[in-house]
Amino acid sequence: MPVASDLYLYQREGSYLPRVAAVHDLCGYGNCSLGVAIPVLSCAGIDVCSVPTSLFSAHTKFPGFYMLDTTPMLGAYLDAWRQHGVDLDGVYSGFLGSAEQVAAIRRLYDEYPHALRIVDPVMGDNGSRYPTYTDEMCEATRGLVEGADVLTPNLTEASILTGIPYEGADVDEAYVRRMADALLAMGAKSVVLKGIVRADEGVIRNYAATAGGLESTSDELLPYMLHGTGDLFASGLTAAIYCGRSLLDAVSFAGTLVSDAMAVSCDQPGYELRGVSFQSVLGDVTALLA
Ligand SMILES: Nc1ncnc2c1ncn2[C@@H]1O[C@H](COP(=O)(O)OP(=O)(O)O)[C@@H](O)[C@H]1O
Ligand SMILES: Cc1ncc(COP(=O)(O)O)c(C=O)c1O
Repeated sequence: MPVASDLYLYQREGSYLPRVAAVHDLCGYGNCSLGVAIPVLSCAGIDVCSVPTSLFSAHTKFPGFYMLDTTPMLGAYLDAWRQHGVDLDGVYSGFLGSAEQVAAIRRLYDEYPHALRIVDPVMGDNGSRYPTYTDEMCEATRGLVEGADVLTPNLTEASILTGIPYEGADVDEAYVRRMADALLAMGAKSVVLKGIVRADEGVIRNYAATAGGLESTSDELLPYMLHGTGDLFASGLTAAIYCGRSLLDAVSFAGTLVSDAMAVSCDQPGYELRGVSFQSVLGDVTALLA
């Protein structure tokens, strides 16, 4: 029986630069979302086609952030893409501005049926939802599970999607397997469950699950949590997949990328809010092409 590590999702050919729609917010201050996805994917030789879901003055952990929801312009934006004859090899979605934006993602799936669907179902962390995420948005996000080629929830998001109660980050493999099986049963083709902490071992694990099996990779657990790590992880994973890595290799690459970037973050003033220092690891992403 095949295991998760056998899954190669993308075959890269020659000097071709794959085009991937990045459907995320743009955040002015605090490293996350498009501010991370654009440089990371570009370093992997991906032609990033941005679909901004909202504009933020700073990410939502800052008190008193300003947000502009871009939902009203998305229809005309994608109409113009159609007129330009834009083609896509992938749709990589993350933080959304409204429940209706799920329809824009579905439209991309309909117009580009051959595109890989990478869904980061950004909704919350540490057992709580992000402040802009309503019940309606979580319900709409649930609709993106079916047909996702790769779904990358943290345990909070997996709990919201499945209805299985959140039990913290230090959970055993039976719990991870239950979450992963529930998401596969909902129609995801592969699931990457992030951020499982094993405090007694001093590591943080990421699990890759497919119908064929469940496998994990681990990195040293650093003694702080930062903002934007989920975005850097999913962007690093996407970069590695489009450089022809297997699912498990891509998970391993993304986990190490984040922990290496986090190690640099703690030297920056105000690092607790500024987010993960992805700038320090862009060379590792470029090296995927070697
Ligand atoms: N304290 C940490 N030490 C080492 N790696 C970490 C740490 N926090 C996050 N990571 C890495 O970043 C990944 C994504 O972070 P996580 O916080 O789970 O995402 P999210 O922002 O979506 O909640 C983790 O799965 C892990 O690989
Ligand atoms: C505006 C914004 N974008 C993206 C994110 C996702 O961040 P992370 O990578 O930590 O999941 C957040 C999380 O709070 C956010 O506030």
